[in-house]
Amino acid sequence: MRRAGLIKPLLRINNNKSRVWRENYASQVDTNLAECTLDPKEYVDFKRQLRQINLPHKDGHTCLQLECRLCERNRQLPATAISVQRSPDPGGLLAYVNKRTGAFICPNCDVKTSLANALTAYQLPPPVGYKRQPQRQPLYESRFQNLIDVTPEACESLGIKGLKEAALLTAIGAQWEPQMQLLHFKLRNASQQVVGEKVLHMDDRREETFQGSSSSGLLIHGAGNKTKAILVSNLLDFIVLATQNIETHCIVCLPYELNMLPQECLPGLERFKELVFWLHYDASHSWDAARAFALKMDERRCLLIRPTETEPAPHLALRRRLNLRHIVAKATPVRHKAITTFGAMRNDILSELQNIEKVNGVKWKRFPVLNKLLKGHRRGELTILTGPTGSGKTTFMSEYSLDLAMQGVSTLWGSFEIRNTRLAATLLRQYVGYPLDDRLQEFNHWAEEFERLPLYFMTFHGQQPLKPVLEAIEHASYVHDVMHVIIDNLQFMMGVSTYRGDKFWEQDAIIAAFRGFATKHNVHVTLVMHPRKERQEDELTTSSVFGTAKATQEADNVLIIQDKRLTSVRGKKYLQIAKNRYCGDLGIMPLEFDKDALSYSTQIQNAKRRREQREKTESTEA
Ligand SMILES: Nc1ncnc2c1ncn2[C@@H]1O[C@H](COP(=O)(O)OP(=O)(O)OP(=O)(O)O)[C@@H](O)[C@H]1O
Ligand code: FES
Repeated sequence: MRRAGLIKPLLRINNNKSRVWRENYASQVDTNLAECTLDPKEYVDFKRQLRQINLPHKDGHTCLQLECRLCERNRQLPATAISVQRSPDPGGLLAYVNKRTGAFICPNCDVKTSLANALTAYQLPPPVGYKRQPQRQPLYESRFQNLIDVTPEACESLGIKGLKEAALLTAIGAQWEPQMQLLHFKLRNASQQVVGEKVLHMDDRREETFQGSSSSGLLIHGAGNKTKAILVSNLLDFIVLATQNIETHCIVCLPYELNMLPQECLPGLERFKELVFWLHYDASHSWDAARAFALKMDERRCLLIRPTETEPAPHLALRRRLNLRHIVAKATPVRHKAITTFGAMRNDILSELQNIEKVNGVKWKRFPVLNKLLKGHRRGELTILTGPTGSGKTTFMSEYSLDLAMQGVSTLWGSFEIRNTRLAATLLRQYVGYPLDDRLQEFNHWAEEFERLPLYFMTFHGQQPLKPVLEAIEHASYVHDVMHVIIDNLQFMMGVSTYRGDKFWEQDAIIAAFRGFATKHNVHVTLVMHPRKERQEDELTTSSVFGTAKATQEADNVLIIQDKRLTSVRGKKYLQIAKNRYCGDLGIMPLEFDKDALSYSTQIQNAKRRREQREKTESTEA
């Protein structure tokens, strides 16, 4: 059942080949699975159906595991390959149902579809007209054709202390591309199919990941019977640990660093009872990544090595001759018990003090005054932005969020007032820095670049009940690792008054729900809100926010656009930081507006003036 308000990712996976393949060979199932939230009833019906056909299945950490019946392959297996029907573990070629989203993932044929569609394959007798297709291996063709064994020179150029033997790199699955000077690793899914590749460029240590459409690949080193794993975020740390021969743990390299963890990867991690996060927090937006990923992987099996001077990332620990096994042994649970002690939090606190810049959050590049006052943009907080009607709330929030998204903060917009196309056009113009309507030849170039930003848009518009909105946000934060959600604006989203009480009571309930969401999912929620009807000459204050005081009480930050241009000759427009729970600094940021770039950023405006000055001198010299 398709639900309104589905997330329409601007990002598309341009891999026509696998999509064409999937349409040919899994035509009974809708392989273009639209992002939708799981209907718990569908999941219950599905499990009831499995019991009715007496099909063994296993409730895993994040997925239900069962024999795949989407195609003929399981039927082609000799009876012995499929375990006796009553055994607790499913046998044969396994498929996985994600318990949060209901995505049905078959790694054997690299297919993903919705639960409702997969159910058809488990009904006895199969519905009239339903036929299974012969399945063939998904082809992932590597884009690197000249791969050879790692050479001693390549091993040397890695510069890892004590790693002299190139054979060790080959033993962990590395290959060498001599022309492009890069180390190459295959990414495999839960059934060991090669579905992608990850490379390390030796010149600048840059990493790139290439995947087919399912993005289910992981890089895992270690025996298949190990039930513990250390998760690292980059290839250098993977190589350091995989060549240490740590007997107790497999070593797993995440496919997209700390930017995101596709749900399709989770089946590949199902076999581990313990996951130790030993991450390298190289970008400020990734500080909370371990907690976000642990929420996705079932926190109960997750341990964390908090980065401190004595417990840095693996490649740094090796360089400082620290004992890697001791560091792994000191990993602590991600989730604190209900009651905790200072001793249990001690390492957290030390780690935060030694990484205070990252704990402060992501800095804006366009608004240095905001960094001075708010210190940065942090996950798990609730921000309210208000200001007079037409004062530029949406325009400002658009540039504020674009600045963060350009630094890797995965952002979900809920634009209930203006259409997504108009919002995206504003974002694109702020990204480019000038209007494209008279430079249409440049559009494709900028659109290609813009599309790579982690920006997602809810397809809700106008007034909406809270429940489907929260469901869509929860789904996006799970599937797309969203870190920042913007609701613009709250009054527009409300409106469907399901209560006969006054609107303020309803608004308080909605704000409490967003407050709870921000805290529970560690996502920054920004609510754009209208002010109460006030006289124009009065300065807005935190009590000007529409509704009761609950909004500003619950909020961590309150930002107010003050527009004095309308009430006095020398009046200015500025953003007031009226509340700042994190570090308390209050103050104002002048808002000079550049109509061309739709930008409030003095940085952008100064750069534009310099560019125009340069073009002017060049044209006079010419
Ligand atoms: N400082 C400014 N000077 C001139 N025009 C501006 C300024 N800020 C925004 N605008 C323009 O004013 C229009 C309204 O801006 P915007 O929609 O961001 O205001 P808003 O506060 O979100 O409005 P609403 O209260 O209806 O949500 C836009 O076309 C925007 O480009
Ligand atoms: S689709 Fe699952 S085994 Fe082929």
